[in-house]
Amino acid sequence: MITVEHLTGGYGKKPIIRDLQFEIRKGEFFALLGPNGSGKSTIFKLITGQLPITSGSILIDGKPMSQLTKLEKARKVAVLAQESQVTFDFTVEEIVSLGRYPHQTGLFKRLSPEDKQVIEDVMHMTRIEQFRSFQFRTLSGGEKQRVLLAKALAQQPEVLLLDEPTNHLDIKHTFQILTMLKKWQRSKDLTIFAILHDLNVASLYADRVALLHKGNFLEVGDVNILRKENQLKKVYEVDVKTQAHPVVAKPQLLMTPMFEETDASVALIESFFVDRKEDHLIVHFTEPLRTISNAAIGSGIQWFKHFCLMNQPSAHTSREQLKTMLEKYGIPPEQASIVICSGNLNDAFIMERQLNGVDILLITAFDEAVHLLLFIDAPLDDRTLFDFYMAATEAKAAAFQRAGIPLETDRQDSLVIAANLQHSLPGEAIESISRGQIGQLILSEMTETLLQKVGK
Ligand SMILES: Nc1ncnc2c1ncn2[C@@H]1O[C@H](COP(=O)(O)OP(=O)(O)OP(=O)(O)O)[C@@H](O)[C@H]1O
Repeated sequence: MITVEHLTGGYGKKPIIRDLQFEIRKGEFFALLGPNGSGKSTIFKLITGQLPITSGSILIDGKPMSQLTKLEKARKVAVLAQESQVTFDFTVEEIVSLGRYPHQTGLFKRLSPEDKQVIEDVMHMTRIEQFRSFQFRTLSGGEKQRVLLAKALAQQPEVLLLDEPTNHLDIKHTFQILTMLKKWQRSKDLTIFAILHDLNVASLYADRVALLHKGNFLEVGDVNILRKENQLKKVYEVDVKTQAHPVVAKPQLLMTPMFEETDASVALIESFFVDRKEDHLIVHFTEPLRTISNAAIGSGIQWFKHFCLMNQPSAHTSREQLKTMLEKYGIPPEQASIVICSGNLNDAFIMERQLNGVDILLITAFDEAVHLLLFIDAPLDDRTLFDFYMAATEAKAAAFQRAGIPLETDRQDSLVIAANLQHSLPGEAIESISRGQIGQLILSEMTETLLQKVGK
């Protein structure tokens, strides 16, 4: 649709953009990413004609953009630039109506019923109908942005060029506008080229992204190129961790701050207390622990400070009610993992052990199922947590066999494994605990616990 060939340009004699080549395909959402000063706006201005090209060409459907008349261009391409160029006192509706100009015919250009319908539609989609008679200049930055987007959409373009369209918008409007653009892209085969600053937003909405670094593309591809942490670190000069979005198959990025949260090393055994009653057993830690679990609330990989084993008052108690119960105990539910256990929690086993100098706290509770909580005083990475999770599962099954108790497979067992990343231990100490050793520890402790429980 748009082909950029050997594009060179900039502001003075020294070009900012040199010999750039890329293509924006028909109907795709193409996002231009890059840090401040990398040249995004310069590329945008060269494509939109705000800056003259030093050399190279920009073709639209194979035809040089420069050869299109203003009207031809306006029928094909709409632009939402950074700085709004609205200086007159227009109302919102008047501004949106200006978008229909390229489609109006005749000597006295009047809005046709179709024009009016389009104007209504785009005002509705951008949620600005309530401002229709307001003076544009009296609107907030985010409201102005939506009005200018409505004007661009009123043009019914084939291509939409957007320079930071979500600038000034809060999360609600960012997602609303991008979702709307995405729908428009799909239903009308609209081609979108947008400069975006937020990499996570780009990952969710763009089909392809280009990563700009010092005036050159480091890579152009689908959003999976955002999984390349080293490349992002080179471009943005921050430590980036990529992870999978929990709901859609897209990467999301997390920046690691370049300062330590706390520099004090906290030992697990000195930083917890247990609150135990018949209907609940809660282990509180002073610092959050990296946790992997299948707990009823707080499953997956998370950070938690409060680990709760709780009786469920009735089978109908909802998650929200459980959280309310926690709040009554003064525990913020978002910092707590909850395992449901219908047994008497005064009977739960709490054991402190050491493995190669590393403290371990083990809690086992029973109802028809087995609930195991394992706290390890070492800064384990996620892979090791997963390894230990497997070891614990296998050891639990072996313990049942040793204790001579048949293992029913449809029990709702829980397993929580949490590591203290605040405890700075020598590398050897961490590496010295192996998956096999964790398995052995659980096997022997659990066999004993099971034998005690069945009174052997
Ligand atoms: N009008 C100008 N005259 C001279 N140099 C300019 C001008 N505008 C931008 N530059 C320079 O061109 C380079 C690229 O700027 P550009 O605005 O394209 O970056 P950008 O990636 O859009 O940055 P940002 O994310 O901060 O908007 C920068 O070094 C900038 O200083």
